[in-house]
Amino acid sequence: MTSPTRVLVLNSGSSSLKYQLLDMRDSSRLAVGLVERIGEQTSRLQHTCLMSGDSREHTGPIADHDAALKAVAEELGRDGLGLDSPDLAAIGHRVVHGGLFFTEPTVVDDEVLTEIERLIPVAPLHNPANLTGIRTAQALRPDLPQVAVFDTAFHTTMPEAAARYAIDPKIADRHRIRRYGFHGTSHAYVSRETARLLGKDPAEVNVIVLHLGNGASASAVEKGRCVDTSMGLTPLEGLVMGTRSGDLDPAVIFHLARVGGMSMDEIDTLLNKRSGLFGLCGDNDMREIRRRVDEGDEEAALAFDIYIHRIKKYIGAYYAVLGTVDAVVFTAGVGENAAPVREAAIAGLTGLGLAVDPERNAVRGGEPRLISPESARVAVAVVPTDEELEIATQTYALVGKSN
Ligand SMILES: Nc1ncnc2c1ncn2[C@@H]1O[C@H](COP(=O)(O)OP(=O)(O)O)[C@@H](O)[C@H]1O
Ligand SMILES: CC(=O)OP(=O)(O)O
Ligand SMILES: [Mg+2]
Repeated sequence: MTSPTRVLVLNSGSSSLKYQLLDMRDSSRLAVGLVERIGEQTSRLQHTCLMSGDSREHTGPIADHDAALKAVAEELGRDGLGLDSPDLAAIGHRVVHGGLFFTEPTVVDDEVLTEIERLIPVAPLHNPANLTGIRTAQALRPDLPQVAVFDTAFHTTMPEAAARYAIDPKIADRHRIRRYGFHGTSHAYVSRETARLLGKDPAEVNVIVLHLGNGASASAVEKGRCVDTSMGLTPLEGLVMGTRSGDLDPAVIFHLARVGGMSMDEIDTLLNKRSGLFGLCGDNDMREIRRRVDEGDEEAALAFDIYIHRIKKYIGAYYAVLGTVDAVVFTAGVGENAAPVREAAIAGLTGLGLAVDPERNAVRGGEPRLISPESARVAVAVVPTDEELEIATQTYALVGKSN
């Protein structure tokens, strides 16, 4: 019998489940889909079978990630791609927080589950959903290897000077407080693809990666290794995000508690779910914000300016961390699609050798591309991320060895 070659990838967010089924013989996609607004009355499942070209959509309440995955399994089954298929080699799961414990993709066992569970307090929006995804997948296919691929893994190479906060190390160690960083699968994939775009080996280039999605983070990648990143103990630090504040003076929290009379839970919800672009202007979708800016909406314009100002600060900071930079690269939903964000973030940085060519920046498409002028000293690029492909590749590499 030939070995199974398919990998199902699950990327569970706090209220969504993205999935892809890939055939690893040629990394082709067989099915892709998304369940959104899990836990609400208006949940929506969008499923596309790329073999038949058939797309289906369902709306209606899906209570939790367990129900979401079961609905996905049913859709896959209707296309003859069900989880019971003997062609399935493994299921790869994105797990957001792996602490320092996990530096590589890992086959899930009870010990691994316990460790992911222990990290819930530092990834409260993400790890619980990731765990449910793994447990439901295990129940559906107990015989199949489940592989966890951690957002934090790529960042474990950071030097202590970047990873440590300036607090008493005894307290930090006792509570395992340090910069872990997230979106690592994306930063790894995108920095590697950027080197390829430049026609170089990853070990030859220094890259600043700006992952601008709903969650957003920047990283400094030196010769293929991460040396700094903007997210910290949790995915709250750093850039302005869809609903998260990113950097602020930690004393804001004391002030809100002591003077504002807010509880810790209220402050947590404020900073994680009601801040960022949404907190500033009531919208967290960059398309809507740009539409409002173009109509002269001042609130949206200020939110946009704050968002851009923070990105600029990180470009400058990571330029200094790296010393020399070969490329600044934009990725994820906003980075890949929002030309005005890229233009504004790079504007005024000619002193750093950075510029954007308006015509190149206006090009749309799914291919990695340069948006800097021909003569630029440092490349500016758009490189679409593909966390699912990277997770599938890492998963298959791990289980392929034992097949
Ligand atoms: N055409 C577009 N123009 C501007 N922003 C866009 C566009 N398409 C998507 N986005 C932005 O991308 C965000 C989602 O990014 P994505 O990387 O898919 O996020 P996540 O994986 O964190 O859910 C949306 O909230 C929206 O702000
Ligand atoms: C870690 C993180 O912020 O992930 P996401 O962007 O999927 O919310
Ligand atoms: Mg994402």
